Amino acid sequence: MPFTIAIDGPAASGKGTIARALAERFGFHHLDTGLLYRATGVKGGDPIQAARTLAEADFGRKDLRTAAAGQAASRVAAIPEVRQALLDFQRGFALREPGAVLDGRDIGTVICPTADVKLFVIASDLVRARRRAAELGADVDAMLMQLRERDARDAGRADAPMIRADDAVLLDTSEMSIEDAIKAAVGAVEARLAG
Ligand SMILES: Nc1ncnc2c1ncn2[C@@H]1O[C@H](COP(=O)(O)OP(=O)(O)OP(=O)(O)O)[C@@H](O)[C@H]1O
Ligand SMILES: Nc1ccn([C@@H]2O[C@H](COP(=O)(O)O)[C@@H](O)[C@H]2O)c(=O)n1
Repeated sequence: MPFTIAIDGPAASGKGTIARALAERFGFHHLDTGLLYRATGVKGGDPIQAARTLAEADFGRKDLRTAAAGQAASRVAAIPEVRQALLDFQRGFALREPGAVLDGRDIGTVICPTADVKLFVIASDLVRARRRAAELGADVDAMLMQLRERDARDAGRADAPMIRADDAVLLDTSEMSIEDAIKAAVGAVEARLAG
């Protein structure tokens, strides 16, 4: 059986950074599931049709990491048919051998409820806004508003809301360096592998 790591949490909390590091460390595949929603959001037209017809070329766009793409993603992510259209691909990815790390909002609750390790990564709103603003060269206050708006939409939607799974390890990276956050995540995985 493949080993599955589910990483969820609010925007810019450090999920992707940790997910990439874990995948490299343990030789697992990595899927940034937010990219599926970003690609759907920026594709235009009917979002349900967009999600159903996502293709390689949709992931080559240069604007997928922008704040606008994040907002567009969170709007289409509230549509149940969009989520349904992206479900099988994510579940299939999670079955890849020898293991897979998926990061998003509903991985530990909906996509991989039986994941071997679940992490819920958080950081204070201001820390997240500062990190994302530095990354995108954007204004911190504007970023703070955008992240809060996106988090509220993601946590408040009826279908697969962003929520910590009961069995997820909470990792608050507000006061942690990237190295320390990765170390803590590696520790959680190694503990599971050992026992
Ligand atoms: N512990 C940390 N200390 C300082 N900076 C960090 C830390 N973790 C992540 N970062 C930085 O914060 C930014 C956001 O991190 P990352 O992209 O991993 O977040 P995310 O949760 O995957 O975001 P998204 O929800 O948009 O996918 C990046 O620029 C990253 O380098
Ligand atoms: N499993 C997921 C992953 C993402 N979303 C939505 O996509 C938006 C963008 O995600 P990022 O991780 O790239 O920031 C996010 O705000 C969610 O609305 C999702 O619903 N489920």
